[in-house]
Amino acid sequence: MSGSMYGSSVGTLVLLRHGESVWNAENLFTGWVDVPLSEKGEKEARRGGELLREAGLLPDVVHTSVLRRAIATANLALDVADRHWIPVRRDWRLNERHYGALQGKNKKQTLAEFGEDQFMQWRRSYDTPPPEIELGSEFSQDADPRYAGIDSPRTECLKDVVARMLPYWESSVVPDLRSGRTVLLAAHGNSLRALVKYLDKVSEEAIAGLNIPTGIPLRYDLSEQLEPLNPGGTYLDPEEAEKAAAAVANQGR
Ligand SMILES: O=C(O)[C@@H](CO)OP(=O)(O)O
Repeated sequence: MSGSMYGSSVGTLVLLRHGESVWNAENLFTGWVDVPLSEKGEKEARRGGELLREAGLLPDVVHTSVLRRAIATANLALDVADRHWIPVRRDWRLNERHYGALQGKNKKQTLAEFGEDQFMQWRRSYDTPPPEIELGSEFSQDADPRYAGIDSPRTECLKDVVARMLPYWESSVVPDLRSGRTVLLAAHGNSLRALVKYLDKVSEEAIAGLNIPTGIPLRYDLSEQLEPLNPGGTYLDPEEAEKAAAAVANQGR
């Protein structure tokens, strides 16, 4: 596994959840709806770039979803880290979980309407997807040209996200890591939970309690077998990450 200009060691993986979006701020289920960052989210993204720069963790390549909140976060962070020029790849397989018929709905109202058990099952159970979104409805992506040619889901549970994300991980991210690159992966709360579940071999029950904060880079050092040498990864701002993850867990309340 060597021969590249980057040498033979396995590279470093840096996960970055997009900064706060305008729908995070309004407490709405978002999924595949392509909403922009809020001002706070832009600030978080730039802070993410500062953390990368301060840690000397300079990405050689960036992978993002095809949603603007992840794309903008990567751009803002990389600009601050002076790495705006690195190669980029984008793929729908890194998208947020499709939230089905819940897309566009208020989390607090959904909790009040359906109760704690149903709400948490939709949000955090491993294999129960929300009801499917109606084709042609306001927050459906069925006519979106970026998904032409793919069998686009109408809802997803976390298990579905693991299944659609892993082929991209294997075919596109792993080769970058194998050639020794520092890889920035800018994505979403639930697509990153899917990847962390896979990397850290988190159980289906335990993954329900794992929340990823916005805008704080999470570094993974990987072995030759691509197993984490630092299980759970290392947040570049651990104190802030803990507070922010608790806030995500409490959404809807
Ligand atoms: O609305 C969403 O798409 C996600 C991420 O913001 O929400 P949750 O954390 O409730 O899964």
